[in-house]
Amino acid sequence: MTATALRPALAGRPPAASELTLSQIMDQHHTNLMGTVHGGRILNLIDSVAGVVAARHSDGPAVTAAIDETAFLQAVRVGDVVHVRARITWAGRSSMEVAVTVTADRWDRSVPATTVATAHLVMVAVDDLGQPRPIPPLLPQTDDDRRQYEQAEIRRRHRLALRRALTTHGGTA
Ligand SMILES: CCCCCCCCCCCCCCCC(=O)SCCNC(=O)CCNC(=O)[C@H](O)C(C)(C)COP(=O)(O)OP(=O)(O)OC[C@H]1O[C@@H](n2cnc3c(N)ncnc32)[C@H](O)[C@@H]1OP(=O)(O)O
Repeated sequence: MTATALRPALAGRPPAASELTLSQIMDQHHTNLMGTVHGGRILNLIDSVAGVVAARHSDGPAVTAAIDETAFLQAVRVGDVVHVRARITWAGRSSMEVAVTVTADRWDRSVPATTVATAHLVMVAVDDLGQPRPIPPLLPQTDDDRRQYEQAEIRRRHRLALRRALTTHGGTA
């Protein structure tokens, strides 16, 4: 009998069990040369919150394998409060897709939040040696969960096909 066969199956979890929204006020330390908030700062928040959500789902550390489909939709300004919401949309053997939506409103006024960025990340749960480790399955609960799961499967097929194609053609620069 193999080690895998001996390992008990991990109990599935719904996306809602690990989802998280982190809010932060943007200040002058976050700006680029044009005076708006640096895209790298927003990406850093996206990556961190996705990492926390992946760790919650998988009960341990997870590393970023890919960040794709990132869109910066509107500039973020000093004094904006950004809300970074992350949710698992798909889980495989060791990898998870995390969808992140960033909205912003003002620190001193009650205005509706607008969406300023969106991203999808692939996070891989790793063991003490940095090797991929098994994770619980994702159990979509709502129609929206199921729709997101199906869309995530399409993105995964595309990612893996692109990776295979680029490897076949000698890899990327
Ligand atoms: C002020 C407030 C601030 C908040 C403050 C919070 C602080 C608290 C934050 C804590 C959260 C930090 C979160 C940051 C996390 C990093 O920044 S990590 C640093 C950057 N990332 C890295 O260094 C990763 C480097 N890469 C690697 O180590 C390896 O390539 C990996 C990712 C472990 C994969 O290893 P591998 O041997 O290639 O594994 P392989 O068996 O081929 O693939 C494993 C799985 O990954 C999938 N996969 C691998 N690569 C890809 C890819 N490119 N695309 C799609 N799928 C892939 C495979 O399909 C497979 O999926 P499953 O079928 O198992 O589900």
